Amino acid sequence: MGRMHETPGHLRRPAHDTAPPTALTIAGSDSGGSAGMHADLRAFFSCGVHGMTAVTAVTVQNTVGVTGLVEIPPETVAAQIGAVATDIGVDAAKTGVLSSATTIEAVLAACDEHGIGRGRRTPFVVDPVAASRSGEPLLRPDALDALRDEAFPRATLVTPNLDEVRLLTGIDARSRDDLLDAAKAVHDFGPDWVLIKSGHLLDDPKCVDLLFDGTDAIQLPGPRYSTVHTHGAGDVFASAITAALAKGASMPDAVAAGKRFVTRSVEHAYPLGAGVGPVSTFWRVSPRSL
Ligand SMILES: Nc1ncnc2c1ncn2[C@@H]1O[C@H](COP(=O)(O)OP(=O)(O)O)[C@@H](O)[C@H]1O
Ligand SMILES: Cc1ncc(COP(=O)(O)O)c(N)n1
Repeated sequence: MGRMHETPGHLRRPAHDTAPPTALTIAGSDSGGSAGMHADLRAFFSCGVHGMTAVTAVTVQNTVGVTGLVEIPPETVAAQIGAVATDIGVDAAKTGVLSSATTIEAVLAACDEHGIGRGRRTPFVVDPVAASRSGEPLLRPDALDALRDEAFPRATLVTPNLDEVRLLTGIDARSRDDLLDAAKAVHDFGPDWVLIKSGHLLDDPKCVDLLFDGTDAIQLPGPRYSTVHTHGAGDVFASAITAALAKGASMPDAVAAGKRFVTRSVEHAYPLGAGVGPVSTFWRVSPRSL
């Protein structure tokens, strides 16, 4: 096998003969290209890591809504994780749509087998995606319990938005002052770190997210842009954090880098279709550079 990688003496050496860090997203696809694994891969690319996928579900989706979801067999999801972990290696992993308890069990078993998770070699970011921006549920009712009881205790970081906080804890956060109570309640489910996202506090003039490790809380201030085009914001945030973790950043540094990335992504969000457009994952690339 080694011979495949040898460069014959008469050819130029490629510019890169060392690999970039690698990140894996275990998530659903979005046919509209705005959210899910499509957004994750673009954010990984923009943040300079090699992105890989274990597809959990295929959604029929555009900027207006989600009209279909087909689950990938759990053993195929687990096999995708195994295929990339045993050959390529995973420096950090994240989850998106995990639509059933059976899928969650298969994902967690594969992660356990390959050293992905809290206290293991590979950091594991669990984004408990429950619904799309347009409101359609993206998981079965049993998946929420499995996320909370099985996935959260194995997570290095969990990243709920305020709707997900309400579903998971019953806490209805209405202002910045409520975020610490929300973070404490989610931390009790067992992850190392909790990041509460504040995008849904529409009356707040800023977007101040909160990172909590069970003892200390760190505020992550950012501006609030006046845009409806925030499809994929949470996915891009979790992916940018995962990319920074893949490069070896500490959790506070990774989350700060992710916040800077998602803020610029929202700043450059664009209208698309008749509904909610995506945040931009390529604001670092000038449209005139091609
Ligand atoms: N209008 C906005 N302007 C700037 N940042 C935003 C805006 N809306 C959301 N964000 C940021 O995007 C990230 C994702 O937040 P949120 O919308 O709460 O999550 P989700 O996409 O999972 O619903 C957070 O850092 C949040 O502060
Ligand atoms: C496949 C998939 N994964 C995740 C989301 C959540 O993203 P958003 O909350 O921005 O709709 C989505 N809509 N589709």
